[in-house]
Amino acid sequence: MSYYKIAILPGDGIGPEVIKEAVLILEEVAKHFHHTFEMKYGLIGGVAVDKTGTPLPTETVELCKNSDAILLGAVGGPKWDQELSHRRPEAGLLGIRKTLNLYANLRPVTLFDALLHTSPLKSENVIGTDVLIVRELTGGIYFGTPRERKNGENGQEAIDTLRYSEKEIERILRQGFQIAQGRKKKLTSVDKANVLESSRLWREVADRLSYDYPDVKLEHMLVDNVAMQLIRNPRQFDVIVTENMFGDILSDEASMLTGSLGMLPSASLSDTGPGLYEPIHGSAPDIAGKDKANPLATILSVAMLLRHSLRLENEADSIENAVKKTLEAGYRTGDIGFDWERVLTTTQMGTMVRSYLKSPVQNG
Ligand SMILES: NC(=O)c1ccc[n+]([C@@H]2O[C@H](COP(=O)([O-])OP(=O)(O)OC[C@H]3O[C@@H](n4cnc5c(N)ncnc54)[C@H](O)[C@@H]3O)[C@@H](O)[C@H]2O)c1
Ligand SMILES: CC(C)[C@H](C(=O)O)[C@@H](O)C(=O)O
Ligand SMILES: [Mg+2]
Repeated sequence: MSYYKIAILPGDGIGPEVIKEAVLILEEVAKHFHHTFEMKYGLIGGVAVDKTGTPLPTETVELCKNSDAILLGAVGGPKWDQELSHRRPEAGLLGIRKTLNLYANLRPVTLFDALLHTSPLKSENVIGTDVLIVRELTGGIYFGTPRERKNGENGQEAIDTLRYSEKEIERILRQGFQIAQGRKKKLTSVDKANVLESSRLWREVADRLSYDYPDVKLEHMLVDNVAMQLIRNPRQFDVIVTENMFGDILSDEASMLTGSLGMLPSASLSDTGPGLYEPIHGSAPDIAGKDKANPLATILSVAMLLRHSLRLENEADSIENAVKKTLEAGYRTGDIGFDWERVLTTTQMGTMVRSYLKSPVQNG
């Protein structure tokens, strides 16, 4: 029996809906495997702006720092579109990533066999898709300064800055190499080195580091080509490592290989301190409040949390297995079930996954 502290940050839109199902899964795991998960809730995003005036209250940061892991839903929505940039919900998410130094964002793109025909691509092209996108999460154009508006000769000018230090590049690339060592030993480093100076530095560092990982085959690929290759032949990839914005865009694209954006979990990790786990999708304002969202990305994020932060491998496996069984039994939410006669609500999908969760005794 073990005791763990988990911070729960539901956020906005469908965030609270998918988090509710994920928390019920955690409670089920606690029961079956005899753990205690102390779950404390915190505010982040638009809901935090409304209640405290800031998207990342100090109490939330303290809660996260004092937890073993963090589970987050999603932030943002049209209600806050007119907010000043430091009061935008997204600033809360970027703030917690930066504050906790969560520079390594793992986004596994794994197609469940049961969803083979849900992917918009031809089955023979996507079958067996298993790619891990390693996205740099605390640098690049998201955080570079100067970042400002000013008056120029042709009206207002807006400036964003894409800046990377060698140290930032090296630490994320090392993550990529090490993760590849535990998989099929192929690392695709994605950049735009034909245009960007930051990408040229990125490529130099990757080449230098590759001598430390002789068992890993390193290849460089330009980001526009990767966007195309992911659709043409995703199985050529094992681990993809890339900078912040390329990783954001490529992971939404890659999610469709698995059938839906609602299927992709993520882990955001630092070298020390708690990891943060969240679906890669957003607050989905178009379906919020309708009990329609697919909770599987968040439920699979719980599995990542158990595996990476709490080192509970069997418990993580049991969740992934329950999701697999649920899909094999033909249960679908609307995003992965457009041809299905009966589509489940968010709540029903969560209930179904819980029913397939087995205790270690039952597994044995
Ligand atoms: N990590 C995050 O919190 C995060 C991520 C992305 C976007 N956002 C924010 O979310 C808001 C909406 O952004 P957007 O509409 O561009 O992206 P989105 O990811 O919220 O939604 C894109 C589309 O995918 C669908 N979708 C997303 N998740 C789904 C799920 N679990 N099940 C079924 N369908 C799902 C939505 O209905 C929508 O049609 C914005 O404020 C954005 O900044 C937050
Ligand atoms: C909401 C936004 C800031 C965020 C990002 O761009 O990192 C989201 O798109 C994501 O992928 O987690
Ligand atoms: Mg994104």
